[in-house]
Amino acid sequence: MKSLFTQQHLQITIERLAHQLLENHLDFSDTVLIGMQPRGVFLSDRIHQKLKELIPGVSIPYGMLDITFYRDDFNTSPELHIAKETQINFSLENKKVVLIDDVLYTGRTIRAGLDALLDFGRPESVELLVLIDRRFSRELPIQPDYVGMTVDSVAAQKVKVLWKEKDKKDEVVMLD
Ligand SMILES: O=P(O)(O)OC[C@H]1O[C@H](OP(=O)(O)OP(=O)(O)O)[C@H](O)[C@@H]1O
Ligand SMILES: O=c1cc[nH]c(=O)[nH]1
Repeated sequence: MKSLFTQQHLQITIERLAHQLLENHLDFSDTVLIGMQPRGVFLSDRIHQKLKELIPGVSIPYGMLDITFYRDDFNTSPELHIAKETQINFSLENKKVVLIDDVLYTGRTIRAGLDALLDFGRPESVELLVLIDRRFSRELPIQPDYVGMTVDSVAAQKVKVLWKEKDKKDEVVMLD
């Protein structure tokens, strides 16, 4: 197991990602944040909190999206997929959506996310923010707009993002 990100590095990177969002979205007047269940939500919580600190008084609509029923292997995978909660209490019609997940690998989770989002309206645009981009691993033409760290890896490896809230510490590790 190799450590890719310490807690301090993670914190600095999340701050950078929040600033990059601010640079592109300025007053966030038509922008909404959507965290991908289950593990992208830990990142989106942090980004949302950081933006609140950077632009106090501005309320950014924030939701969580579960893609279980939109997976392309939902009917074929032998694994049991347990759905988490989707909580989007606003319309996405004409909004600038920032979709947030911890790891981008094949792109299939985000493909499902794009499908699931449409139940909530037709966004003006959708951007993708990820903490880890495992490059050269894509099975679909999906690329991130904001990246914490790009990682070279082989299929046998797995990148795991650990979160204090769930895993008792903040760290990103590569499992061989
Ligand atoms: O780009 P992809 O190949 O879809 O992988 C990315 C997804 O994998 C992880 O989730 P999880 O471990 O729940 O998904 P998995 O079981 O499909 O790896 C991670 O939190 C991302 O959502
Ligand atoms: O490395 C990977 C691949 C898919 N999902 C993860 O969380 N990590």
